[in-house]
Amino acid sequence: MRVKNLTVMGSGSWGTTFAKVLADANPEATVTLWARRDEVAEEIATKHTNSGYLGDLTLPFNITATSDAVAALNGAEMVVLAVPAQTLREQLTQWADAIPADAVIVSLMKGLERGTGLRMTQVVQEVLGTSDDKLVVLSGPNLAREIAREEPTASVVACSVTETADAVAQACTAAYFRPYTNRDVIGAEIGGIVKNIIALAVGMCDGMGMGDNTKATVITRGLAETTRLAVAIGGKAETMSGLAGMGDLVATCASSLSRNYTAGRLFGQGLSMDQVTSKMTQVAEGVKSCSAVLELAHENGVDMPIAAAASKVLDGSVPVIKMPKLLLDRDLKSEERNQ
Ligand SMILES: NC(=O)c1ccc[n+]([C@@H]2O[C@H](COP(=O)([O-])OP(=O)(O)OC[C@H]3O[C@@H](n4cnc5c(N)ncnc54)[C@H](O)[C@@H]3O)[C@@H](O)[C@H]2O)c1
Ligand SMILES: O=P(O)(O)OC[C@H](O)CO
Repeated sequence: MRVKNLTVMGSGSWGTTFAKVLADANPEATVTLWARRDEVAEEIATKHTNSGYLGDLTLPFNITATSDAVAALNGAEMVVLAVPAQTLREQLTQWADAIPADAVIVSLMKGLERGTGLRMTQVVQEVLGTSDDKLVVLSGPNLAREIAREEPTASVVACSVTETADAVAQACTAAYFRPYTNRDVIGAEIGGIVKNIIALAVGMCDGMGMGDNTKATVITRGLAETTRLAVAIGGKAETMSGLAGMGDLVATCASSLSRNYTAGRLFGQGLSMDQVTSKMTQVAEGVKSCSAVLELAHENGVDMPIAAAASKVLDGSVPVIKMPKLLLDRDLKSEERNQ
């Protein structure tokens, strides 16, 4: 995709880092970042840093920034969405008239809307009426700070229309960032949403002092329940073996850079929801998406015991110390056929 104007809505960790990827991939283009706060837009535009999220990292000079959403969206050929999932509908509703009708919309978000159980691309379709050929998900093992440091990373660009996926992949290929294409939008989104909840569960176990056997067990069985849900709602099992499934799950569950894993660790150390929330300055999507994921699973007859156990810790109905018992006191079953 030969693009001149790319816009990223959301100047947090991933929005800013992905703007850098786009700017490095398209040195002739202008990448405009929309920031909610004036001072963040001002800092990015004048000092080429976003110190609140990325320290003293210098951003490429073809990134500009504004807190005026209409100005940010003017003439955009590609609009990248990078705000917390539960805020997307409200934000999009405000931006709808300013988003160019022919723009490709790329979602970086990894959450499920509470109350509706909709994936982020479904929210985009409801609010903007975007057609499938213009709707893309980017998801994978993409811890923002590592990519900001230009450490080699791969990702998945998913769109039901191959040509669009190819074009977006082209537009975000940088020396340190390699996208693979996939037509499975549902699978890519579910992989990103559920791995946050599994990372919360792994963090809880780590926070209680458990070791690597426990971690490997929760990761592996977490992938099994993620796959069950993805397949039940139309995603592909193969996607769960790839970067947007296993890849993201492993990165998130293994990294202290992950906000979800970190939040889980704090719960595991016995902190309450209020105490964890007060310590988190960035979004940990799994905390809010967990109940919505369980509702979606229930509607589709899918068993998700790890997400269910994490949910009970999150809502305070079970003390974290009792979580392992919830997972182990279940009927024995076969590992075959992803049961
Ligand atoms: N950080 C990562 O490594 C990473 C990687 C891949 C995907 N993601 C996903 O990308 C999305 C954005 O994550 P992030 O890391 O940029 O989050 P963040 O918490 O670092 O930043 C969120 C941004 O959204 C803005 N925002 C806009 N409207 C808001 C509102 N109403 N309430 C709160 N904030 C609002 C914030 O000001 C901030 O700039 C999430 O869904 C996340 O799961 C993050
Ligand atoms: O920091 P987290 O937990 O939101 O995870 C970041 C990315 O999604 C990892 O791919």
